[in-house]
Amino acid sequence: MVDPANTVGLPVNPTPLLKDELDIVIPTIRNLDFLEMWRPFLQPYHLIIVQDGDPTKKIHVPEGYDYELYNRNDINRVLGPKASCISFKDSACRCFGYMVSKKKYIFTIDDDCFVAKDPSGKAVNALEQHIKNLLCPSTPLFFNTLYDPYREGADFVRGYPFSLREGVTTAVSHGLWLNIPDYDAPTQLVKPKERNTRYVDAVMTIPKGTLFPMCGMNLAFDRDLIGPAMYFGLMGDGQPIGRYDDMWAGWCIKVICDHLGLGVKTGLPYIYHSKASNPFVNLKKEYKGIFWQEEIIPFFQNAKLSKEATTVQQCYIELSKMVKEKLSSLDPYFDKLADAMVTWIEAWDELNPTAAAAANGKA
Ligand SMILES: O=c1ccn([C@@H]2O[C@H](COP(=O)(O)OP(=O)(O)O[C@H]3O[C@@H](CO)[C@H](O)[C@H]3O)[C@@H](O)[C@H]2O)c(=O)[nH]1
Ligand SMILES: [Mn+2]
Repeated sequence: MVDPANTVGLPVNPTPLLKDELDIVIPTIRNLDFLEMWRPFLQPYHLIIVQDGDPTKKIHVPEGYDYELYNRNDINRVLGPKASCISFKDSACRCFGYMVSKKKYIFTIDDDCFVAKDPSGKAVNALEQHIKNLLCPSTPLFFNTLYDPYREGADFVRGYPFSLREGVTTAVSHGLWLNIPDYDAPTQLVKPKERNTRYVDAVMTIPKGTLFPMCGMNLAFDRDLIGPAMYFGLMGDGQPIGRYDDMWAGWCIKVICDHLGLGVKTGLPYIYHSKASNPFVNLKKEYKGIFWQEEIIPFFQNAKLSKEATTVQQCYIELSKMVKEKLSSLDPYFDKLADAMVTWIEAWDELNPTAAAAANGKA
């Protein structure tokens, strides 16, 4: 036992930021040895591992990590018939981890994402940067040309309205990737050797009214503010589409964040994405999305939520009705997806009754 009187001046390990307020969600079909490299940054945090595919497969988790693991049998047990809204054989299954978490913040990362190095060669603590992004305001209403004004050594530039400098609360922090960029299959096929070596030292708020292609492999968000909208849709097994899980969620959350006055940031932190998935397999999964999105994007660009929609759940249910009404003509899949969006909210509220009651009370 160390005598407190004798610890003056000794470096005391600071408690990791948000240690007890953040869960790390990892979708996986493989052993999680990648966590060895992340140990200095992630070990203090609780993991929620969503095991996809064969539930009888044993997933190895490195010693020393505190985690809970859910396979498909667990998902079916926890959700019963509502498990139909959780995808199988697609990284979209990760959203089950968001639902069962009891923490305020979520960081989700793929198991082929490793610690990146910044241009000085320093290891990037991606989680620390996401937390910084989430804990400081966003500026969706007016673009700051010097990027993140709240960052050390930066500020609002001349001409930036003082009435807007308080910014808005940040709901989402979207990180990027060195090495294998998150390209769609056609781009992967055309540029199989392309690697991202460009480390851009910037964090930007995505302006209000602008959609963006949200990638789920290095993503953090405030679960209390936007969690119910982070549904990764119906993808993978039995579905006509895959690899649009995060894109669907990104379009939904951005419309809702804009409506509720919340911010979405992109840029730092980088992770090192080590493995390119097979472009031919990816093309089979995503080809319908490539032409559907030409209709889906205008749908989200024109989606208008009512002023009565003041909670994420209400916004999301309104959005599901619009999907059913305006996208089902594109393909019957969207009729099924709209129903799954409702099931997701019902399941979310069942597993998070206190938050649901508070949201309904607010409504
Ligand atoms: O059926 C599956 C396949 C994979 N996973 C887990 O999901 C992530 C991502 O898998 P992977 O790295 O193999 O695939 P990518 O193409 O790089 O994924 C990125 O593209 C998007 C596809 O939706 C997505 O935003 C990114 O994740 C790994 O952790 C796999 O273990 C799975 O759970 N089920
Ligand atoms: Mn990957």
